[in-house]
Amino acid sequence: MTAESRHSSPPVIRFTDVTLGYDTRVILRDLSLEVNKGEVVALIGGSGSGKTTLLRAATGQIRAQKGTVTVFDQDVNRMTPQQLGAARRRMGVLFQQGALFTDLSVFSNVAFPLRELSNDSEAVILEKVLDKLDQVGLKRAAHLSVSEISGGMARRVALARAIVLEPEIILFDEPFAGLDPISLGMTARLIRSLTDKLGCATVLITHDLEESFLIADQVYMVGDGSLVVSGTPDEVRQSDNSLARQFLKGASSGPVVFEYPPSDDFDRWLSRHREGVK
Ligand SMILES: Nc1ncnc2c1ncn2[C@@H]1O[C@H](COP(=O)(O)OP(=O)(O)OP(=O)(O)O)[C@@H](O)[C@H]1O
Repeated sequence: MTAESRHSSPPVIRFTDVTLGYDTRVILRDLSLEVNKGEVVALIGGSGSGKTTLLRAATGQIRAQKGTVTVFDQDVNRMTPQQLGAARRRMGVLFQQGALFTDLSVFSNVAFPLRELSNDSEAVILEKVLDKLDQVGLKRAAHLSVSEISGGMARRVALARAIVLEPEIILFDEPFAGLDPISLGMTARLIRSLTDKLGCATVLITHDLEESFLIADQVYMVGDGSLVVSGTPDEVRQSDNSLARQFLKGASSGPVVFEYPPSDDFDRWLSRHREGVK
């Protein structure tokens, strides 16, 4: 998508001179940012600098103490609970504690939003879930129970669940946490390609500058209670701001397999499941 077409419609998320905090405590002051359709925006900053707080303001979980937050061109502070609910259904959110249902299979976890919020038949759900699991390299882990997968795999399942409804905004809090270097790189590229494919607006909180700078259109860095630097990854990279420089670190790599391997168990599970949804 070109910059021109990207900005032909209003930003999907816009913060204008926003101050955020809890009760009387201010966490971030006078911050402005925007996220456009088709863009990946990386939010970076030290631990406790207010990144998750920003995401909470975008979902209407907390209200701005000052300034305006608009989502889908509507002022979050003025939305009725119904309007807020409707806006949230257009968002996919993957919070740090985006826990999976441990008593359900990988497949059922990803199918959950479709079963709750769509009228899709089980046959359609099967194909959609397998497609999303395939995109995170876990199609052949669909039959496993959550207790049988690693923490990093669980993150990828949670990612598949966050995108299964093909949302217009995707908010990721630390999507790379707990991933090995190969999975991390693939997840970053996946986030970019999903954003391009779905044409959605993506915001990701991350400490991993190397990977996020490869895929982000815009980077916002918060620290010391306000916005420190913003711009394209190159602009932020070239910033002489000491906080920004402190975050830059090298990427590592290792011979780690991303794709979950084929197995007879998976094949049997899939044919049983396909029979069941006919
Ligand atoms: N519900 C809450 N009530 C009061 N204070 C909170 C609440 N949630 C977060 N805070 C405080 O707000 C500040 C910012 O927290 P936030 O979770 O937004 O930081 P963060 O940048 O996402 O951190 P991290 O990278 O460690 O996840 C912290 O000092 C935290 O203690």
